Formats: sequence, structure tokens, C-alpha cells
Amino acid sequence: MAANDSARLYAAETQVAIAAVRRACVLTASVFNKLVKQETLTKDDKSPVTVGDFSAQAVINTILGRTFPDDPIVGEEDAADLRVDSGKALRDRIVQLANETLTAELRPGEKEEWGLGPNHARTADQLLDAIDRGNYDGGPTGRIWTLDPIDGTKGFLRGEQYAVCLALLVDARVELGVIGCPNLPVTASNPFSTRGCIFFAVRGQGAYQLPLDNAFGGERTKLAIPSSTPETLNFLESVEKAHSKLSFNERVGEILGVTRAPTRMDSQAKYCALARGDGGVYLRMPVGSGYKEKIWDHAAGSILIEEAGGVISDGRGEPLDFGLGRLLGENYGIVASGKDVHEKVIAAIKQAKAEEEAQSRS
Ligand SMILES: Nc1ncnc2c1ncn2[C@@H]1O[C@H](COP(=O)(O)O)[C@@H](O)[C@H]1OP(=O)(O)O
Ligand SMILES: [Mg+2]
Ligand SMILES: [Mg+2]
Ligand SMILES: [Mg+2]
Repeated sequence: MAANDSARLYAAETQVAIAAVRRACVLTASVFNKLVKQETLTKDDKSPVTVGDFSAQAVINTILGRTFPDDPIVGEEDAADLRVDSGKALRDRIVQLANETLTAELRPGEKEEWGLGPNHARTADQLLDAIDRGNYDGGPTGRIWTLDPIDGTKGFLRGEQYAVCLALLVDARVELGVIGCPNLPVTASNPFSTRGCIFFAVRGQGAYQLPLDNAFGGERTKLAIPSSTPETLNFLESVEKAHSKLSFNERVGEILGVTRAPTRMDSQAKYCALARGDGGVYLRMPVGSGYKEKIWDHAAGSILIEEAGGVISDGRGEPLDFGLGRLLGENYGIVASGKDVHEKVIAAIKQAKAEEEAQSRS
């Protein structure tokens, strides 16, 4: 960020959040190359969690705890499985990885007073407590950070897209979002370009892309969702069939006259792609399993879309409510797109839903 940015609202928060996400991205990218099977657990909901998820949460929460000690954090992971005897090997590995990351040399834009650099190793207890700073219940008032240390863990394990996602809520409104995508090509039109991007948006100040390897000194690209026609439009959707109802998306696409094939990608990298004009509609409709969406899965992505000039809502066109706690509340899907097509997508969803209901009655 340039020096004259310091007078802007949330300038300090933005700088800290970008630095924290960048360090966590370096960590997760290096973990992927060395990950062995025993370093992954399966959670109660059957989803995987790796040493990468835990260590990234330890690093980001440690930095936030030092820089904004009064701010609570709603984070995806908790340290309970690491505190028991059977978690010792995993715990040792996480302590090693988190400390390697926190004690790496300061980069431009970082400050030693944030507790970073060679003299700042933490104890195992400090790091487990940092992970558990993420246990806050959330709610409608005050400043609250929300963190997904690895969003799209299944994509991460496949070597495909995943994202490190951090957002700041103030009175339930997202004011700042930062998303790190270590595997996303820097140039949307060139899949062979260098990989690794950071995206950030601040309310009223726009949405931007930065290079992951030079977050504070590199080129900063302002993002804007372009207008689209049925011929240029395509859908951005999940890879995992259990996460969103792809057959429903197909019908919505037919109603809208979409001819291009959908782009399937894991994680909030989809919001990043949409924000930079690489795809037209993010569509995530529930599969009917009763799964409730989590605030950390959409907070950072939502402000990126809005600040890039787009609209995000549930499948009925209602705003997302980040003030209900750790969950987003009633799940009627999520739709994000440019302003020009959003209403049309909502109308097409309504029509597809009505058709589905008529079919189930007959
Ligand atoms: N049954 C489910 N339905 C919808 N989303 C899910 C489900 N299980 C896990 N997720 C979360 O969906 C998000 C990824 O969705 P996608 O990549 O399909 O857009 C992740 O946040 C993932 O959690 P996690 O953060 O643990 O990976
Ligand atoms: Mg998970
Ligand atoms: Mg997630
Ligand atoms: Mg996650």
C-alpha cells in the first residue's frame, strides 16, 4: 500500500490482514509439497482438516491477537483435537510450521511490533490458544474478524484451487476482506501465468488484486466486473457435488440462455475470479442435505464482489446476514454477479424452482 493510504479508514487493519494472509499462503503452499497422510484429520461433519488449516489459523490469529487484542475472531478450526495425547504428532508439526512462518524475516510492509521476525517464536500453548481465539460465537454487534484458514480443503488436497480468507465485520457489515489464492494464475486470461494472488476490498474503497510474492511493492490492479450478455456469461460453480446442486445450475443457465460451459473451481477463489471478470455468475444452491453455510465461507468474498461493482444475495435476492452467529442462517443458496444480470438470475432461479416443485407434485 502507498504511504498516503495511511489516512484511509481501516488502513492499519488492511495492512495487517494482507500481511497475515500472505504469510499463511506461504505456509500452506509449502505444506502442500510435503504433506503426508497422517497430517490430515476427518472432522465430525466428514470434512478433512490438515496441518495446513491448523497452522494457518495459528499464524493469522497470533498476528491479529497481537495487533488488535480486543477484537474477537470467528475462525473455522479449533484446537481440541490437538490438545489430547493422540494429537501430539500433529501438534508438534503445527508448532514447527507456525513458528517457521512467524519467525521468517520481515518483508516490506510488515512491522516487528506485530510480533513477527526471527525473535518471535511462540510456545505450543500460545499457538493452541491462538487457534482457539477463533471460537467466538459471532453476533450482530461490534468488530469481529472471521477466518477460513484454508477454504476448499478438498481443492487444496487435490493441488487445485483453495483460498485463505479473512474478513472484518463491524456491526454485522463486512468492512474489509482479504483472500489469498496461492494456486490462482495472476493473469486471468493466461492459465500458464505465474500463480499466486491476493485480493482485497475495503468498503467504499474498491477491490484490488496484488501479486502474492510482492504484496506491498507490486502492481495493484483495480477490479471491476464487466457487463455481460447471455453469450459471454458463464457460471462459476463448485467442484464438489455435495456442496451445490449442479443440475439446478444447469437449468438456470438454460433459462438465461447461457451457452458457455461452467467453470468449476473450489473455494472463494470463485469470488476472486468473478471480481476480475473471469466468469459471470457465482451460483451455489443447496443440495437439500440441511447443510448451513458458515460466515467465514462468504464474508471476504461478498465484499470483494460488492466493491468490484457486483451484487451478492441469497437465491431469493435477499441480503446475506453475517450477524446471526457462526452460521449464515437459513440457507437458500448464494448468487453473486454483475449488477446487470443479478435480477435476471434471481428470476431464473424462481422459475427453475417452480418447475422443480411442479415436477415433484406430478
Ligand atoms: N456439505 C457441504 N455443503 C456446502 N458446503 C460445504 C459442505 N461441506 C463443506 N463445505 C464447505 O464448502 C466450501 C467449499 O465449497 P466450494 O469449494 O464447493 O465452493 C468450503 O468452505 C467447505 O468447507 P472447507 O473450508 O472445510 O473446505
Ligand atoms: Mg473445513
Ligand atoms: Mg471454507
Ligand atoms: Mg476451511
